[in-house]
Amino acid sequence: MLEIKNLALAFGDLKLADNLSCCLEPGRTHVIIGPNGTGKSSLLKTLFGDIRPQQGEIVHNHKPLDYAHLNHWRQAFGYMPQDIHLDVNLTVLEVVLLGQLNALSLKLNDQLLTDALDALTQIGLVHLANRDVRTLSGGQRQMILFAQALMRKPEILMLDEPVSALDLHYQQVLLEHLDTETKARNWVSIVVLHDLNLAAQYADNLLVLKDGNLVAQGSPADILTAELIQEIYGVASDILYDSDGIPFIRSQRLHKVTASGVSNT
Ligand SMILES: Nc1ncnc2c1ncn2[C@@H]1O[C@H](COP(=O)(O)OP(=O)(O)OP(=O)(O)O)[C@@H](O)[C@H]1O
Repeated sequence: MLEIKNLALAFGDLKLADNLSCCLEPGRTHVIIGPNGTGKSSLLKTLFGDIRPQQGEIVHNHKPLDYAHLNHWRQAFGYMPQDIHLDVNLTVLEVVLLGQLNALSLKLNDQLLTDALDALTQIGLVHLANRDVRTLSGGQRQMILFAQALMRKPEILMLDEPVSALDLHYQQVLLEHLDTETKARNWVSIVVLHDLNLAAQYADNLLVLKDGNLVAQGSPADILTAELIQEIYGVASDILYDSDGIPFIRSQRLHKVTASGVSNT
């Protein structure tokens, strides 16, 4: 269990979280949504220990984050940040293996190689194993970094906009795999997404952030309403439901086109 207690976050005069508290249970995919610049990435960086909060505490399995022992804290994490820099002279397999790099030593053995190839196989990219990562497309790099995060076999997996460069097929491959592994291995998985429909499909627990604060939390079917979307994004939408009761959000155009021209709605 990962607990966030009374968190306050700020960059100088810019206040983000104010008094944010929540409990993120293992075995569930926790999806964070919210507008640009609202503090989603900053929250992940804070959980990882990159940003120190003004106030509050982060506790994993009853142990608080101790900044004097960050390396130890981070051993529980697989973290795929938003900014992807992969300008290194390494093969795909080597980059995936780096997921097991702890304390700057990597003792390569057959089991690690098998795990890395398995991770690539499971996401359908084993054919790229020997390619130089610099020659990959943006989406392929994103998938490889996902495989690297999986290699850590983390207790807490954090993915910041992991599908932003992916096509429809690989969006589903990544999130389906995440869902399966999260439940099978009892991970606390935390994913930032902008696509509300993907969030509705894959979130066991949806967290809605606005101005750094948690304004709603729960199952997508319970909390994703047209009113909430209007409040958070300033966009009108229609909510439909599929046969499983999962909401499907169709946003409306900001300016309606009518027979007599364009009107503001
Ligand atoms: N190191 C920093 N110093 C100062 N301000 C920062 C820093 N990092 C982020 N910010 C500001 O904090 C706010 C939140 O940024 P953050 O990246 O957490 O937002 P986000 O919700 O992840 O946004 P997006 O959806 O656009 O990726 C933004 O206004 C950003 O400009």
